[in-house]
Amino acid sequence: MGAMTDTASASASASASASGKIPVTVLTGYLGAGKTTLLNRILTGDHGKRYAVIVNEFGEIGIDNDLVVGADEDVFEMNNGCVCCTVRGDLIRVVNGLMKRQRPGKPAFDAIIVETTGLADPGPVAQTFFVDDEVKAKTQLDSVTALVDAKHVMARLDDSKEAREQVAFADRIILNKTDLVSEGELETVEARLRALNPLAPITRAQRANVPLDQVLGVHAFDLERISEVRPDFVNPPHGAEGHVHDEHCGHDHHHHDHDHGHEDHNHGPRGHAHEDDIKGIALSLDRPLDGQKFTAWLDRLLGEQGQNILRAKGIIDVKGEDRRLVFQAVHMILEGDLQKPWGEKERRWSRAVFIGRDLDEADLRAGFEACAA
Ligand SMILES: Nc1nc2c(ncn2[C@@H]2O[C@H](COP(=O)(O)OP(=O)(O)OP(=O)(O)O)[C@@H](O)[C@H]2O)c(=O)[nH]1
Repeated sequence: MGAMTDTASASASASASASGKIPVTVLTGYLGAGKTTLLNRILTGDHGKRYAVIVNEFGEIGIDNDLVVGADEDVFEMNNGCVCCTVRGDLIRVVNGLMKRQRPGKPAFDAIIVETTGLADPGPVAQTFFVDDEVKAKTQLDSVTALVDAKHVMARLDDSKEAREQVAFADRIILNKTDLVSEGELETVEARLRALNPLAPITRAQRANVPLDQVLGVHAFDLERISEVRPDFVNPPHGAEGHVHDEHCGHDHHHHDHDHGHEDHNHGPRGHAHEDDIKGIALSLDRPLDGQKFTAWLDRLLGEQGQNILRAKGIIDVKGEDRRLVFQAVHMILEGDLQKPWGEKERRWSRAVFIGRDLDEADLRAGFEACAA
């Protein structure tokens, strides 16, 4: 699942509680909803707090990690993550490792933020903070906050169980990307969100510009309420540590077997799929790409297949350009810009991930590679 970086950060209200336990905020939300945008906002805030951040990876090629501000140092990766099963064990290890770090006289961090993968049910991640004794003794789940993409969420609530679970499970909902829809649409979305989760306050946002004290240090995680939604929350039926098989997990494993076939339950770079028709395709190339060819290819691809492409992102080595080209897409909405220069000793390579339905991997790979300069 993730990468950890101990970047300094965040809001004044969010520090170790009176109990001495470190507060943990879990960020959830469907692919492309704005989780990383919020995380970067937190990490660049002016508050003098020190945050440990645990983020997802899409797969072995590690894009997300590079998109988090300040993630250059002290990065600790776990890429094998299917949140519904293996990750809980990994998360316990990471959190325990974090808790062993010290600043003089106090823990190394004021709080921990976990960004879950966009295809995840946040339940098992939240569970981690209640089932492992060591973790339970030292941390306190502060809130599960769901980011929602105002433009795309209605379709996702129709077709994705994970999207519904993320909303239903949240203590707070950030209705993001309000710039992309009308007031009327916003009201329709809010009514739908409230029907799924009547208790969580909904905050509208653009570029995740919520006041940080609405996200951090809010003491919002309500175990009693969550236990009503999911009675097995603190007492998983198959109890084995780090590997909870609840009714959801069993269901998902079935799909994984379908998707991965012979991968021996190893969720590799391609197959991190929780819904049987969704798959992630990771592409990479160690030669520079022609910037114009690449942009034209991406535009055409999103134009033709944007309906099926839930999410795409990548870091591209463009020939003749010292800076890396970073692109992001959610369906047909594409953003790209040239970001920091490649380091002198850094491996220069192009990486991209496409997550969607009915994607033709061979075709994508051929199109990508044809952009080589
Ligand atoms: N128009 C618009 N775009 C936004 C807003 N917030 C984020 N974005 C863009 O939406 C895309 C996805 O944002 P991220 O923050 O990477 O989303 P994410 O939830 O971390 O995505 P995954 O990690 O892939 O699940 C990026 O291109 C953002 O720049 C917003 O309020 N309005």
